[in-house]
Amino acid sequence: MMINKRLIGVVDESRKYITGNVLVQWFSLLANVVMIFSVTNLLQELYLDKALPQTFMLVAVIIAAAVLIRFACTAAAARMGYLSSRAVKKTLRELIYRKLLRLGASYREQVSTSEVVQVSVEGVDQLETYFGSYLPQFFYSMLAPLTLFFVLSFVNLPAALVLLICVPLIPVSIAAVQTFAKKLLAKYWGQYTTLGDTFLENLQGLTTLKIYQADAYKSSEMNREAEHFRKITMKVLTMQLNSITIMDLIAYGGAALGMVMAVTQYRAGNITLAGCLTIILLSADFFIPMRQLGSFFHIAMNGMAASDKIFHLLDLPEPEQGTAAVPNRYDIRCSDLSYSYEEEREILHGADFHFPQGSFSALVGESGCGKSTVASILMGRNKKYSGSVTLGGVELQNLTEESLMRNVTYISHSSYLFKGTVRENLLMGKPDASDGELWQVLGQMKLADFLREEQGLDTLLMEKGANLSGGQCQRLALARALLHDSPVYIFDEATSNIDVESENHIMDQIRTLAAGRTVLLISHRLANVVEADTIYVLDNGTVAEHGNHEELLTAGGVYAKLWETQQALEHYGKQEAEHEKAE
Ligand SMILES: Nc1ncnc2c1ncn2[C@@H]1O[C@H](COP(=O)(O)OP(=O)(O)OP(=O)(O)O)[C@@H](O)[C@H]1O
Repeated sequence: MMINKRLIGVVDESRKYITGNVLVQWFSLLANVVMIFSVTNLLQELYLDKALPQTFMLVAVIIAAAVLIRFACTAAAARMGYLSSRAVKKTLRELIYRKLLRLGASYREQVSTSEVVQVSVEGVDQLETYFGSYLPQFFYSMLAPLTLFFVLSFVNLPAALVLLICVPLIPVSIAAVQTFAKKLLAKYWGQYTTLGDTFLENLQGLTTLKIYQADAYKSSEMNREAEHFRKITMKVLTMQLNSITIMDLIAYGGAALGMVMAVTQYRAGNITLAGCLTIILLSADFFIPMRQLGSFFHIAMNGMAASDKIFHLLDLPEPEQGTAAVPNRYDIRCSDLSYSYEEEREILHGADFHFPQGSFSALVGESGCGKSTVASILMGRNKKYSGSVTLGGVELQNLTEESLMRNVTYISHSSYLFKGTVRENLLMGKPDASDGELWQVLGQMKLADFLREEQGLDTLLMEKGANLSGGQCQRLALARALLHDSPVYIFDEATSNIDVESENHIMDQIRTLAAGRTVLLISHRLANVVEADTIYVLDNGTVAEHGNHEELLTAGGVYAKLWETQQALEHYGKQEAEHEKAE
């Protein structure tokens, strides 16, 4: 009945709150039973004209006490629900967080970021209600009818038995609905995520849609999907309403049967008037908890689906954690390096590289040949490679992630700048840097004058540095990288799509860095790698050739052809620009 033992085991702390919740609900029921017994007794005495003034007083006190107890129990049950939800959220989010840390930088080889976000935010929220409401109700809905049966069996066994036997009909009807509901809910979630994906994509690409005036088309496409979703939502609601009607029929039908039994037994002289009234007043209580459980049914189904997803994430195999630190040398060597994202398509096929310390190495090749894949492998993001990759002679897999991150700095074409001040962004590179050091790197990156005109180090940046130009963003990202001061730097298209001036500043810094460090520059623009000590040319996942610029031009191979094409294009661009100026 949708009870996941492993899940409950994982959130061990919630057990006590669930037990507490069930107990207080049970006390509330007992208070109700005592109150009804006293009231029905009073009614009987009144009927027989035997009621004493003291009895009135006593019953009034019992009613007041019962109401107070029930009030306190309801408040305590809500509190227990809250405490258990809190424990669930904290425990599960912590487990997911720790798991992600263990999966490390290469987590995307196994799970997508969107799934992680969905599971840890929405998935955990679903389980909050599962633990806070469904589970306590599940146990209480069994305890309540058994308690009432025990109490009423002293009043009249046959009536109590009829009531008890009718209760399981509710879960039976739920089980019958479940088989149908499962398929329907799977469809519903499918439509829901499809609509969500389309919505998000269209929202993100809204500017593009406006430019190409394709928003009307996308809007009608989304309307169609929304209509499908509306229809399936209505089906789910109908199913839920129908199942509620069935449960109500069973609950009230069962209670009515119990009442008929009570009256029949009274007429046959088998029970007293008080006994008959007690059964009538308590018969609905047999069914209410189970009926309530039925209305939590969808919470349980969502909870089960969410826990499956959470365990799928928690059960992902973890890459072996290295224990070695990078020794005091920082050359990188890749031998017979192969890698594939998907089984049937290998991207790198046995590539060999050597990027020595104190040298400027470059990796070039046509778009899609696998350059960024090499960088991702070196950064520990793609761990499932074959062959060997060593940093300072130690296999990458054997290094701790911390040591790798400390010693290698990666700068891509879209380095992330956070919302906050320039200072906060820079201090990520070196938390204990003084203002003097920060100004020094800003000066190196020719940003100091600009920032002095703004609010200096307190200049506020918007998300992704949206209030800076592309070139300024990239120069600030490089300033942060310089502060990190690591022995190895990897630049992956770090000068793509920025102005020539910024590109020149960045290239100057890269050349300076190469003096004592291991620097790898990945670039599709060959003009940037002319000065590199060694250029590796990647073609179809293998190293086609390597050497310095002159050597490669003389060899007349892939590099020479690429160079000629790019030179011709750049020449053409310049001529066009001059033409336009002249006109
Ligand atoms: N996450 C991924 N999943 C599946 N395939 C991928 C993934 N990332 C890259 N690829 C594939 O791997 C190949 C190499 O990609 P990579 O980004 O390494 O190329 P690149 O040489 O850096 O290209 P560019 O110069 O255009 O950035 C491409 O064909 C790409 O389709």
